[in-house]
Amino acid sequence: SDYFSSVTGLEELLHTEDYLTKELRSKVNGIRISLQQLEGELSSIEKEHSIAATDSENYLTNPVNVYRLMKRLHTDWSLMEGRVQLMAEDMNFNATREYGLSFPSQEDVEGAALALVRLQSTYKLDVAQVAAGILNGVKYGSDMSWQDCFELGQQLFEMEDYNNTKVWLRESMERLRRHSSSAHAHAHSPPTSGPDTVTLNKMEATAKSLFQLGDFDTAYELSQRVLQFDPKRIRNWHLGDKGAAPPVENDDVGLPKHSDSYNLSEEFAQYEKVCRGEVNPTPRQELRCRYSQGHHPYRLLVPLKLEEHSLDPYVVTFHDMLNPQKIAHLREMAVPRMRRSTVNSLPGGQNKKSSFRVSKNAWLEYESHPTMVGMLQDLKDATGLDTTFCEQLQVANYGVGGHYEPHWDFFRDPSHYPAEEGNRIATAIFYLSDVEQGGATAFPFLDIVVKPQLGNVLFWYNLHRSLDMDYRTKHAGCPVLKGSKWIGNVWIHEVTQTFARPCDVFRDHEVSLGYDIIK
Ligand SMILES: O=C(O)CCC(=O)C(=O)O
Ligand SMILES: [Fe+2]
Repeated sequence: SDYFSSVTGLEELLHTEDYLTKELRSKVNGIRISLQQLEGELSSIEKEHSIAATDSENYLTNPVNVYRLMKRLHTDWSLMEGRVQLMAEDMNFNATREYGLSFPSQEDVEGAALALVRLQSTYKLDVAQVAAGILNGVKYGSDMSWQDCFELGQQLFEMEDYNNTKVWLRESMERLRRHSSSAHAHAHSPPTSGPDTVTLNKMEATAKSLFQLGDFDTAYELSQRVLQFDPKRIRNWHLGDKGAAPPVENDDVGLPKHSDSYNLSEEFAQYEKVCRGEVNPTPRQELRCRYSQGHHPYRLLVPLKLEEHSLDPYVVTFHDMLNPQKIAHLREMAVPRMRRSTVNSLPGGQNKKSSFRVSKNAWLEYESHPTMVGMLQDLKDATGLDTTFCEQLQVANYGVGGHYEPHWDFFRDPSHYPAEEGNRIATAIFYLSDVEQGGATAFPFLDIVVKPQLGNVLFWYNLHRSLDMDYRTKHAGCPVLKGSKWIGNVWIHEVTQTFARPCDVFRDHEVSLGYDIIK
C-alpha cells in the first residue's frame, strides 16, 4: 500500500504490469497459433462442403469423399473439440492470483486521483490538456481515453469531490462524443464499440445521482450520451422508472463540500498562487546574491554562494553545497527505510498519515556516514549555528502530486520537543534532486518561491531572536507536477545557540503575531 505517495514503490507496480502483460501476451500468441491451425482446417472442410453442395450425389458416390466424411465425424470433430477446450484452458488467466506481485489498494487509487486533481487546481491546469497528457504545455504522456476520464470522474464522485467530478465526467463525455463521431467519419473503420451495457448502466446511474444533487448540466450531458448508444432507454425514463428500484433516501441533499475550510481560505489561495510562481515582482533592493565566508576561515578559500530571499525573517539559499555523487549515495541509503510521511496530530495523539502531507521519508543518523557528518559541518560553517541538538536527517521523496501543505516547522506545544534541546530554531533543506515542474518550497506570507535545485540548501530561522515563534515562516512543499522530488531536512534546535544567535535588547516577536490566523 501507499504506492501513490512517492516514486519508490511505483516501480514495483510497473513490474507487476510488465509481468502480467508478458504472461497474457504469451498466452495470446500461443492461442493465435492454435487458432490459425483451426482456421485452416475449418476452411478446408468448408471448401469440401461447398463442392458437395453443387452436386451432392456425385460427391457422395466418390468413395474417398465418403471415407473422409466418416473419418471426420468419427474422429476429427471430437479431436477438434478437445483442442478448443484446451485453448480455453490455456486462456485461463487470473491476474490477481499470481503470487508475489504487488497491487495498489483502493487507497492508492484514491490517492492518485486526488493527486491529479490537486495538480489541476494548484497549477490551474486545463482538464482537456491533462487528459491529453499535456502538463503546462509540454506533452509527456499518452492521451486518456474517455473511459479513463469516466473512471476518474466516478472515483471523484465516490470521494464526494463534486466540483471535480463534473469536470472529468464532462471531459469524458466530450471524448466519447468525438470518439464516436470520428469513427463514423471513417467509413472503412470497423464500427466502434460504444459503451457496453454495464458502462451504460453506470452512466445512467451517475446521471441520476448528479440530477438529484442539482448538477443538471452534467446529468443532461451524460443522458445524451446514454441515449446516443441506447435510444430505447428513454422509454423507461418517461415511465418515471416505475419498475425500477425506489430512489435512495438521502438526507443530506445538496452538494457537500470535499475541501475543508482551510482549502477554501484566502491564505490557501495565496499559497497556490506562490506555487504557480505568481509572486509580487517588486524588486527587493536590499537582497543580494553574493559570496560569503560564513563562519569558517576555510570559506575564505572556498566561499559560499549565498542567495538572499529575505532578511527578516532570514531566508537564504546556499548554492552547490552537496555534489551529485554524495547525493546519489544518500538517496540509496534512504530508500530501504522509506515510509509514508506522517504529521503531528493533536497532543497525546499518534502521528497520522494525511492528505495534508503526501510523501515518504526515512530518518538517518548523521554519524552513520561521513557524508552526513560533512553536511552538518558545512551547515555549521555556513550559519554559525551549533549542531549538537539536531534531529536525525530526514530524507523525503515526493512523487507526482506529492506535496506538504503550509505548516510551521516549530512545535507550538512544548511537549513535542525535549526541554533540554528546545524548539526547532532553524530548518535547512538540502535539495537532493531537481524537479522538472512544480515542487517548489513556498512561503505564502513572504511571497517567496524556491525551485529545488540539486545540491542547494535552503535555510531559514523558525524562531525570532527572542525565541518566540515566527509565524511568518509558514511554508509548504508545492505539489510535484512532473518529476520526483528528494530533500534532506535538517532541524536545528535552540538550546545551544546562545552565543551563535544572541537575543536583542528588545523582544522582537510582535511583527509576526498577525500571521497566526487563517484568513
Ligand atoms: O518539501 C518542501 O519543499 C518543504 C518540506 C517541509 O517543509 C518539511 O518537510 O517540513
Ligand atoms: Fe517544513
